[in-house]
Amino acid sequence: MQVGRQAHGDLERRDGAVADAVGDFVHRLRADRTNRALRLSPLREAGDNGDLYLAHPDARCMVLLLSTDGGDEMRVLAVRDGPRARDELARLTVEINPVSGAVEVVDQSEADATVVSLRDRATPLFARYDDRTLLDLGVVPSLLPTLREVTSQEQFEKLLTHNLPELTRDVLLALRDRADPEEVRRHITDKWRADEQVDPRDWARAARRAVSQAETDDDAVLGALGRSFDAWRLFLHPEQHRLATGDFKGSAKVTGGPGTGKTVVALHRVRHLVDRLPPGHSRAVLLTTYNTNLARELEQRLRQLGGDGLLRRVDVKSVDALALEIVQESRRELGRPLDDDAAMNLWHTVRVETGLLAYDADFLDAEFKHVVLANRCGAWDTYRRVGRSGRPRISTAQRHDVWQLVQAYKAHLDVAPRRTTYALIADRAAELEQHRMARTEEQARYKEEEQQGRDLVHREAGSGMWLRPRYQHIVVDEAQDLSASHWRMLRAMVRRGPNDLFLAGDAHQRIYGSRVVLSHQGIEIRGRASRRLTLNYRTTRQILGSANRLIRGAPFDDLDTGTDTLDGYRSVLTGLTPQFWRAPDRLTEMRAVATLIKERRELHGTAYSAMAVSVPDAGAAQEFANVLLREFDLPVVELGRDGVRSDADAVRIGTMHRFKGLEFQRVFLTSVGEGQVPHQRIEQYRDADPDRYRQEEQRARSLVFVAATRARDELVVTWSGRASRFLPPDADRTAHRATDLLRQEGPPSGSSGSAAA
Ligand SMILES: Nc1ncnc2c1ncn2[C@@H]1O[C@H](COP(=O)(O)OP(=O)(O)OP(=O)(O)O)[C@@H](O)[C@H]1O
Repeated sequence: MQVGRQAHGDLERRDGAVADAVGDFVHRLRADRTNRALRLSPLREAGDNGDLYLAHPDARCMVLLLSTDGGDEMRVLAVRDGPRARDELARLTVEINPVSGAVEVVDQSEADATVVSLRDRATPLFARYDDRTLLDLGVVPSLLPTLREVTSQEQFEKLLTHNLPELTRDVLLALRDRADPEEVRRHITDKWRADEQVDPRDWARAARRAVSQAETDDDAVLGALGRSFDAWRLFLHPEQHRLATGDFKGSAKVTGGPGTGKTVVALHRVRHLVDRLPPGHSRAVLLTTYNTNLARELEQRLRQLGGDGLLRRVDVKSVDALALEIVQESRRELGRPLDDDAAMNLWHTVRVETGLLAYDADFLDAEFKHVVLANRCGAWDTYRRVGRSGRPRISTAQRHDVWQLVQAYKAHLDVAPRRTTYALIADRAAELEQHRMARTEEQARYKEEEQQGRDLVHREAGSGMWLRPRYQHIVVDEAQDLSASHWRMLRAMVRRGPNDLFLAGDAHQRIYGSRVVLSHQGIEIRGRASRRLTLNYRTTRQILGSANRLIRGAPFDDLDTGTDTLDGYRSVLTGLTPQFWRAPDRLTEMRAVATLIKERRELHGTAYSAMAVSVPDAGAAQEFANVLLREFDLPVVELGRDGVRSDADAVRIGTMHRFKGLEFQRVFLTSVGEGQVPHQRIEQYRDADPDRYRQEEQRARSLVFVAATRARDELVVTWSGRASRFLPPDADRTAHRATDLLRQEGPPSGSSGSAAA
C-alpha cells in the first residue's frame, strides 16, 4: 500500500484534516483490503493489468486508487475534496511515462481550462520543439494538446501551479529557459530514465518501480501523513535514490550545489545501511559532519526519518567531538582544548613574541592545519620540502620563519596548565586510529591463520584485547570543510571495502577547510560511485540566479583530483526576485532591515524565527541586535556556535559562517558593501601576494554564496556605501533606497519592485 508522489502533492495543497483522513484510510486499507467500510468502488480499467478505484477516506475527501497484482498492491494516485471530488478524480488521465516508467496523473480538463481562458494569438511557447522531442525528454503525453496552446509566460506559470508530474515540470521549465534539448536530456531526462525498456501497458511493473514508490512503506512513515510531513522523507529524486541505495565497491561521493538534497541523501543512505546490518545492538554506522550545530540538526532529521530505532544503531557526531573522544579514550594527557578564537589569539601572541610580524594569524593557522599537520611534518626537514598545492607560495627563508613560529606556538601550548587545539586533537586522533586499525588488521590476519592451523606461538598480535574496526560504515556531510587529519582519522575507523565511506559535500561552499584530495588520504572513489545532484529543492530560481552569479567563472574542485561545476544546476521553485537595498550609512541600513522585517511579519505573517539576518562579524551582530531590539522592539536571538538552542519566535542574527547547512524562509544578507565583502584587509595582498589574494577572495565569495542560498522564499541584500564587487555592476544604480523606505514608512518594500538581481 503506497501513496504516490502526486497524491502527496495533492495533500500538500489541502488542509491537514484531509491528510489525516487519508493517512488513516491508508492504514485501514493496509490492515484489511476487504474491509467494506472503506467503500472502494471500481472506476475503470487502467490497462491490461491495472484497475482504478475510488474511495472515501471521510465525508469530505475522495481518493483515486490504482490496484495491481489482483488487488494485492494498492496505490493512492490522487486526492480531491469538496462536492466535485468524484468528477475531478474520474476525469484524470492515468498513464505510464514511457521514459521513466512512473505512473503519472494529469487533469487534462483542468489544464485546458487554465490555458484556454488566457488564449491569445501569439506563437505557442514551445513551438520550437516537436512532439517527438518533448515526449523523448519525458513530458507526459496527455499534456501535449494543452501545451500546444500555451502562448504566454503567464499561461505557463499558471499551468505550473497544477500538480504536474515532476519530470514534466522540470523539463518544461528548462525548455522555457531555452536550455538546449541535448542538455535537458543529459541533466534531467537521463536521470529519470528507467533501467529497462518501459512497457507502457504493464501496470504491475510500473507500480513497483522506484520512481512510482514512496521510499518506504514503513508504518512510522505512513503515520507521518499529517501536517508536518516532508516530501524528502518519502520521495527521492531517482538520482538521490540511486545514491542512497546503491551498492558501491568502495567509497562513494555525492556533490551538488546548495539545496540539492545532499544531506537528504546522506540521511537516507544511513537508513539504507542500517537496514542491511545484521541484527545487533552496536552503533555500526557513523554519521558525521563539520560542527556540533550541524550534528544536532542531522540527528533531529534522522529521527524524523527513522525514529529512535534507527538512531540506536548510529553515532551522530561532529568530527571534532569524535576526535576528542578518541584522544580522551587513549588516556594520554591532552590539555584543555582552546576554541577557535583562543587558538587564533595564540598566533597573535607568538608573532609578537618572535617579532615575525610579516605572517598574520590567519595565514599561520591555515599553514599549520593545512600544510604542517596535513602532511605530518614532524621535523623542519620535512616541512622544508613538502608540496603545498592550493596554498600561497613561500620561499625557503619564509618557511624557516613559519617553522620557528610553529615551534613557538606548540611550546606555548605545552606550558602548564597544558592546552591544545582541535586541529592537534584531530591529528592525534588520526594517529591513534591508524595505529588501532593496523593492529585490528594484524589480529584479523592472525585469526585467519589460526583457523588454518598454522603455528602461532611467536605471534604478538594474538595477545591482548581483540579489536574490531570502530564502524562498518561512515557517512560524512559537509565533506568539503574537513581537514586532512579528519580524513585520516575517518579512513582508519572503517575497514576498506564495499560501502565503507559515503561523502556528501560541495566545494563551492568551502568556508573553513582547504582543498584535500581524497585519493591522497586513501579514499578511492571511482566512476559511478561519484555523482552530482543538480536540482535545488530549497531556493527559488530567482534567488539561485543571483547566488550563482557570485561564483561564476571561479574554479572549484570536486573534493578529489578533478574540478566541479554547477552545470545543470536549477530549481523548480519560482518566487520573488531578490531585493537590493542600499543605504548611505550603517545605521540607516540597520533601520531599513528592521523595517523590512517588521513589514514581513505584519503584511505576510512570517514568523520571526523564519527570518535570519547575516552580518560580517560578531561585532556587527551585536550592533544589529541592538537596533532591532531597542529601536524596533523586534525579538532577536543570536545564531551561535551551537545554533539556536531555543524555539523562541525570534529573528536569527549571525555571521555568515553560522548559516552553513541551515535554511530560512527569508534571509537578509546585510553589509554586502565594498570593503566589507570581501573585507578590505585582503587588499594588502593584491600585489604583495596574489595567490593569497585570490584564495581570500574565493573564500569570501563562497561565504556569501552559502549565506544567500539558505533562503527559501526571499532574499534581501543590503549594504551601506558602495555595493560589493560581488554584486552586479549596476547594483548601486538600480537598488531601492533605504532612505525612501524610512521616509515613507510603507512599501515600496513589499513584493513589487525588482532590482538588480
Ligand atoms: N527529494 C526531495 N523532495 C522534496 N524535498 C527535498 C528533496 N530533497 C531535498 N529536499 C529539500 O530540499 C532542501 C535542501 O535539502 P538538503 O538540506 O539535503 O540539501 P543540501 O544539498 O545538503 O544543501 P546545502 O549544501 O545547501 O546544505 C530541504 O528543505 C529538503 O527537505
